[in-house]
Amino acid sequence: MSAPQIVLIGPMGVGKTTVGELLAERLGSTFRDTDADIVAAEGREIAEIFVDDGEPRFRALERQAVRAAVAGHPGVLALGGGAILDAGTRELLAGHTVVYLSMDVEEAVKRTGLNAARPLLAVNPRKQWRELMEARRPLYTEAARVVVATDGRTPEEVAAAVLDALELKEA
Ligand SMILES: Nc1ncnc2c1ncn2[C@@H]1O[C@H](COP(=O)(O)OP(=O)(O)O)[C@@H](O)[C@H]1O
Ligand SMILES: O=C(O)C1=C[C@@H](OP(=O)(O)O)[C@@H](O)[C@H](O)C1
Ligand SMILES: [Mg+2]
Repeated sequence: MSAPQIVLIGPMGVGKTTVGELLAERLGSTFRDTDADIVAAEGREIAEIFVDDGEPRFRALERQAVRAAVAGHPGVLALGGGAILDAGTRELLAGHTVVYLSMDVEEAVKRTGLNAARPLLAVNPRKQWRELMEARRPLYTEAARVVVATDGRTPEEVAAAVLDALELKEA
């Protein structure tokens, strides 16, 4: 059992899953995503868990998934965007190589603006994003060892910037 090489946090749509897969490939290691772990364990989609059981139950399942992954996954790990809202999950991240992938509000609106599948963002997305970023930014910053901005960068460029920031060499 060993700790993940990299744990990715940041808002939804910032690229944690996409960049995490690229990083695992470049490091010759494996990728794991706590959202996927939760879906596999529960046999239900994330949206279904939110609707049927509520957000507090989802955060508890997410805490269990993070606990298992930080203890047993030696590669690259991506968390869900709201994982850091839970104090217990934040404690589990202490001492790990946590990278905060950031984007500004305009980039978030641009990336998710045309996606009507997110009810949270359906009305006045810019205002919703601003509030979400203001609430979560201090938690992301506190939990992370380094911050990597993704604005105007391709996933490949973001992955390269993460490796640079952590002084990790490709396999
Ligand atoms: N750097 C980027 N620039 C533009 N689009 C991106 C970038 N990174 C990810 N995306 C796109 O944004 C969407 C969400 O990416 P994803 O990796 O699922 O984010 P997260 O896991 O952080 O929610 C995907 O469609 C992905 O292709
Ligand atoms: O920001 C959030 O609260 C959430 C982000 C999602 O993960 P991604 O950040 O990978 O989209 C997923 O965990 C769930 O829908 C809740
Ligand atoms: Mg994801």
